[in-house]
Amino acid sequence: MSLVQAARQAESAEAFKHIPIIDLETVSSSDPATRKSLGNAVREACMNVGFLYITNHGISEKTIDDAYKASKEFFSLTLERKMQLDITKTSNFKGYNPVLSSNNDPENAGDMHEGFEFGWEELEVKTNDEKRAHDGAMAGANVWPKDLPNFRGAVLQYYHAAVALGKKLFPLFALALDLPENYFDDKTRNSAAIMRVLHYPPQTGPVDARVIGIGAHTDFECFTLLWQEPGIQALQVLNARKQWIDAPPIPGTLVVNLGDQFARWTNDVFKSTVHRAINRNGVRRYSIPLFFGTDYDVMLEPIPSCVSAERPPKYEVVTAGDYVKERLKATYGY
Ligand SMILES: O=C(O)CCC(=O)C(=O)O
Ligand SMILES: [Fe+2]
Repeated sequence: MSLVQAARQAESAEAFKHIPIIDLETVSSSDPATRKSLGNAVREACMNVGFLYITNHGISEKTIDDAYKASKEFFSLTLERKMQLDITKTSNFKGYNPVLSSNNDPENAGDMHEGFEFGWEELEVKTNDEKRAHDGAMAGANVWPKDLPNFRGAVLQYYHAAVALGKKLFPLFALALDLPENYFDDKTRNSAAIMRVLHYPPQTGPVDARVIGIGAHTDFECFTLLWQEPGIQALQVLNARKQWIDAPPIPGTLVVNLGDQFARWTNDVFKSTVHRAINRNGVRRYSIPLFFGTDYDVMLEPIPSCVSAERPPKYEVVTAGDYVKERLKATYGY
């Protein structure tokens, strides 16, 4: 079945109720047929749901735990200290955004979370950072808290582990699209990946429906790898019938969800699915998304097999960097 036919079938099918769990144990198998069958499972998830859980993802518990503890420590700093890293003082969307300063859903009045955002950087500290000049629209260095010695190392360690995992996923997405496994290699040379650590204060009592943890939105890049704090339900995914489906944290898994770059590239054969998070658990919640994009200079042109006479191109062609920058501007309002 062609990609376009498969997409049409998925679109007319019953709206999804469950998010599939995919075991990555065989992701690096030397047997092409084994990798292809994993690719097929990914294809189904990408066309039907746009969300999946992965097990055997290879990021160690220690790496996760260190990043989690470091982010908790960061958010426990005074607002004044965190505001020294105010994201709106940087030209490249790096740094801290306080509660209610971002807004992911234009219908809403602000997101009830605070976050800290950074991009690629080597683990070893460089005195003369080259400012990632090749990143065009998104060029520029990260900013770091000065007097929190373990924070940078812990979150960057997680970043590098997640990027290594993301690099293993791209060949699977290529297989899912009947493309050569190395199709994305020359489009993902510079790790255009943005990571955020997030803190959602609990919302109790009467809650303004226009102020929730993170308003309904799609992510901007190809896909997101999301770690959620165990034991706390907050994330929800919208299915085609406009029903919100819970996406609870499942021990040992990460969530993978597709974003707009893949939707644009595949002419919506891959779904960039709307999601939101609401923390009504009475306790704080932490999460760590890493948004994995293509290099910022890559044009988001539809893959030829995702276009046909009855499925003409849906999106204007733009560069990945310009697209992400526009969306970040809208979210952070600067
Ligand atoms: O915290 C979560 O579970 C979701 C975060 C999210 O959707 C985002 O940062 O784009
Ligand atoms: Fe998101």
